[in-house]
Amino acid sequence: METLNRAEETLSGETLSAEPVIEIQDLHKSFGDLHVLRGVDLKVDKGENVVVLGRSGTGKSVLIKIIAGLLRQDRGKCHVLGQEASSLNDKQLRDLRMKIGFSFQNSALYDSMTVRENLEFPLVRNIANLSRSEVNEQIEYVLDAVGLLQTINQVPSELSGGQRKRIGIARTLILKPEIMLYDEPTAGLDPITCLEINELINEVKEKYHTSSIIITHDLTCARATGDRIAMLLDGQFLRQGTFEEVFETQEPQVKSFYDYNFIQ
Ligand SMILES: Nc1ncnc2c1ncn2[C@@H]1O[C@H](COP(=O)(O)OP(=O)(O)OP(=O)(O)O)[C@@H](O)[C@H]1O
Repeated sequence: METLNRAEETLSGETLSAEPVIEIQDLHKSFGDLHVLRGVDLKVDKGENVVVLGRSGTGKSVLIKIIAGLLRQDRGKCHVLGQEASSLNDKQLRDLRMKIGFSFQNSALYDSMTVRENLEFPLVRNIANLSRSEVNEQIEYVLDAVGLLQTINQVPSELSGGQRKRIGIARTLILKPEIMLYDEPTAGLDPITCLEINELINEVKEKYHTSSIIITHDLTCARATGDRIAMLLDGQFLRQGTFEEVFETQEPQVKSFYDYNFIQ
């Protein structure tokens, strides 16, 4: 693997050690004979957006499910906010999951509930003793943050795909996660809406001070949102670095991924 990380330096030349929120080393995961992850190494620093690229079926979703504690690795280290998810008990795992926002590909909204109810549900389920005015205030704050306060009384079927995606992100943000995991945030959206979602991902990082992993095939999204890009190939990260660093190569698999996926 070729890693192209830079050390961060202050003006006086002193090197700052970045604080990792996710540290993965030699991670393996198989399903029967299918060896999906074959020694994955990845570090995400506080406040960093890391984009994970890779062809369909390479194990990107499996990786973020392990990070979110939804799947357990066979071997290797996966430290999230300093804790090894696979060794936590149920209560500890629930507490850790509260700090991780998972934005699913299909937005995961309840069709029969209004936007307000969709946002209220995780809030009252996870945080005890909130007053009605605190609930309203938090719903309105997060809807304003994703630019959709006007949809508060609508149901998901009345929203566009891009709006549903934003509400899905709001539903995750309402619990103020430290880490955001985005699974294909721009899949199925038109190019203009994709640009808006890219902007939102960057705004979320600024407003909520989150650290994120963004899984995508969309190279425009990768370039717009990724402080660092990690390219998953054959169960390992082949290259990591800025967008330009990762794609400045004649390596045939990386070149063909770029040629087939880059649109703008
Ligand atoms: N729970 C599971 N049981 C068995 N096989 C699984 C399970 N979850 C994932 N897989 C397999 O692991 C491989 C990687 O799946 P994964 O969903 O991580 O791919 P991906 O890189 O996210 O692909 P895509 O970009 O198409 O979403 C696939 O072959 C998939 O069928």
